Amino acid sequence: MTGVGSAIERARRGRRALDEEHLAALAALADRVRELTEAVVLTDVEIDELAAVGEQVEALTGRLAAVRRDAPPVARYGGHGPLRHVTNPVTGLGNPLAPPLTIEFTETGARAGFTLNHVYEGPPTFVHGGITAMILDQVLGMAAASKAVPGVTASLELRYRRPTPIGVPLTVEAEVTGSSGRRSHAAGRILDPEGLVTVEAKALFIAPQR
Ligand SMILES: CCCCCCCC(=O)SCCNC(=O)CCNC(=O)[C@H](O)C(C)(C)COP(=O)(O)OP(=O)(O)OC[C@H]1O[C@@H](n2cnc3c(N)ncnc32)[C@H](O)[C@@H]1OP(=O)(O)O
Repeated sequence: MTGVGSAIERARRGRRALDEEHLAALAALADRVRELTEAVVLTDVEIDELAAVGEQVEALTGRLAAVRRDAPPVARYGGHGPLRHVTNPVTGLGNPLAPPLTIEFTETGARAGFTLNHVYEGPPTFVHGGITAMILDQVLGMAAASKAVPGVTASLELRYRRPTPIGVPLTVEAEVTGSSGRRSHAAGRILDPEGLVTVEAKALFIAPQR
């Protein structure tokens, strides 16, 4: 077994699965860290206070790092269903970087509602283009995996039609547009609260060879 597919499969099999109670505790911690990250981005406290809080955060990091895994865990959401990558940077309840998005599957693909705060700001008051790309990659990939062939992103084409605002409810939707052999094609978009498209995407996903 030498291919990319085998490497991914081996890595997933080696991950420890969390039970529901453990996942809930990790998700609650990740929520607190999201709040901390937003507070860092927006804080206006004095320099001495920044340094003092930095020392406390360093101590907290030391407590968490005291017992460390080699790699992030997996879990079954709600205690059932497939093993999920709970630290995925878009959907992972256990990853403070993830907004996190809760994606629901539709007849033709996938969809999610979400709001991004100043942590994800690129141009002032708008979302960073790399963040919207990451979200579209994930949602198109999940649409492809649910309706066609699960794969890794081989190409992702984006068209930024208008700035994506921060602090307001956004929608991302995706649908599978075709599949053949190891390849799945998907298209999708991010919509602002008025239903206007801010970013459009097309992607090709290829199931890695064993
Ligand atoms: C539920 C999960 C949701 C996940 C969403 C998030 C997904 C991700 O972020 S994945 C991470 C980012 N992507 C990657 O790291 C992928 C890195 N690339 C790779 O691993 C490989 O290039 C991979 C697997 C895509 C293709 O490799 P390999 O299987 O060797 O492909 P190869 O045999 O050369 O090509 C297969 C076919 O696809 C075609 N193809 C390959 N790449 C492309 C491309 N970029 N554009 C168009 N066609 C392509 C080839 O021409 C070939 O066509 P044909 O069968 O007609 O000859």
